[in-house]
Amino acid sequence: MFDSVQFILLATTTPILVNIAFRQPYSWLNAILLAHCFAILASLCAIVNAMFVQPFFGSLCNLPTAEQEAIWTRLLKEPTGDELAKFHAHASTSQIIRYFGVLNSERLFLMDPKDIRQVMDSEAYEFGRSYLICRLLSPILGKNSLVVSDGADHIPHSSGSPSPNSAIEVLKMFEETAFQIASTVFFGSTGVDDNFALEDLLKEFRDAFSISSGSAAQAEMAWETILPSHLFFGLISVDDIRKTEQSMKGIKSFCRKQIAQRKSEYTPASRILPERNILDTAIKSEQLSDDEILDLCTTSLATGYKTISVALTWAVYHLSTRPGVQALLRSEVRASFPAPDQTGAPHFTSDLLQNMPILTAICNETLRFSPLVALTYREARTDTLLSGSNQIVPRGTILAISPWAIQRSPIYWAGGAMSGGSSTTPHKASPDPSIWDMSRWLTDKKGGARMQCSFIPFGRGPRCCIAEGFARDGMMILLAALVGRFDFSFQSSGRDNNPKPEELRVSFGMVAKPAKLMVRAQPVFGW
Ligand code: HEM
Repeated sequence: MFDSVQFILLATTTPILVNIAFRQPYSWLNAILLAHCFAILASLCAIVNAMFVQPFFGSLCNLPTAEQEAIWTRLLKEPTGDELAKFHAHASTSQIIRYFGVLNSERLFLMDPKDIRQVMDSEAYEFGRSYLICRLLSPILGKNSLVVSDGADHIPHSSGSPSPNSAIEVLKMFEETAFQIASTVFFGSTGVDDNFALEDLLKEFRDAFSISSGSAAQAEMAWETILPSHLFFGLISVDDIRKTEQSMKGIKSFCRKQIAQRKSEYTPASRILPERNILDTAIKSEQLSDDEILDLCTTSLATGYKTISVALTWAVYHLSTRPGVQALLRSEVRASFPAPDQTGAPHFTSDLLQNMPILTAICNETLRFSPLVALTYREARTDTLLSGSNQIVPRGTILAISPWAIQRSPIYWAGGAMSGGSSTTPHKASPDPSIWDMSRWLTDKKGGARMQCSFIPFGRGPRCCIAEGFARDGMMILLAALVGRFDFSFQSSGRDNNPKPEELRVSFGMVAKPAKLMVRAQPVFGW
């Protein structure tokens, strides 16, 4: 929502500033005010251009355009993953669809596989990331499954169920486990001093990112594609921003203390010690400043715990309504992992994951059907010819790619009816891609993917997720630990315990997640 105070300020101060700025005699104050006037006018021009000029007179206005609601109902909204999937379903194979996001600004929704490969992969150098950070992080995130195993062993055993009969909000429970793992990956298992409760840090993160979900945050992200966020408008209310700033201060001061302490312990002799956490790796590299390490710290912790916990929540969401599949998984887990013992030795290890087809199929299907990153944007940095659709896109065009739409589409996946294409006959061999069905991965290792870019839950090309291996192992091990010990069932007020539509609502924020998932976790004994 617009912050009304900021809006009134802008509306009242602009004429005053213009008046003062042009008054004689000229002084430095006038110059500053004049600069402000230009900034405001430039912003207004950018808005008018994005809202009224580009959509109707721009060079892309001849492209097929998605049918959307009336402009005033979607002025501050970006379409969700579901809406993009609908645009996709109505289009034919080799097409680009034009649609409008926040403030009616123009976007091109890419659906042609060649275009997607070009933008995410072969010409992605235009959108490169910091290679130094990747080089530092990849050894840690690539093979640190022991840390995840430690985390899995923190999940309560059957005897100490979180709440055996009442429903629990699973995302909250999973966030705690995932946060424990993320903080171990960053600080090391002995890194965090004992007096500090990790729950406090997690609470700060939850407060800090509470504004990052929901449509306001999504609109804010999209808004920044038109205007720099520090300009006068803000879609998120001032109170929320203050709360976030307060929490970020707490997080940063904690991380700064950790960095200073670890640096003070660092001696040339420690260079030869093998490091197994991000903080030691960053310090040892001697290539990052304290501020860069701090950024790395907050990003790794936030991304680490948020993503894995949401991926697990999606898996439990799909399993809770499928008791048969859950039972199959439980048998596989119990047959593959040794029963937990009292020695405290890591019980879940990633080498055991290699031969678990049901677990692999469930995780793949969850990542296919419910990708966390439902929509990602790229911006054309130069006038570019998209080779698949043979379309020239001018510099500055925002290109949208939606794993949510692609991964449910019969154009990209066998099974279901191909809409818009020549064939309308369902492909019998594979299940319909518009429903969750893990069996597609049991009969075909590729799950029925028709193309190289059909399955992109971790992105693709140089900007893909740097933590894919770690996140996959984390998701698999934690899901195995959970389903081995608990039976999850959907807690619904609907008839026959069938979920009501509002209970299945998806929140499309920074990550797509079930809006609120309440499930019953019943301990299952005998393991
Ligand atoms: C199931 C879990 C995860 C999923 C589904 C996931 C998905 C993704 C996707 C799709 C992208 C690319 C976005 C784009 O193309 O615009 C991405 C980027 C990234 N991910 Fe993940 N991620 C997961 C877990 C993690 C974890 C645990 C970390 C770190 C500890 C992480 C760190 C990153 C970083 C740093 C990038 C940015 C890469 C860049 O733009 O240069 N991710 N992730």
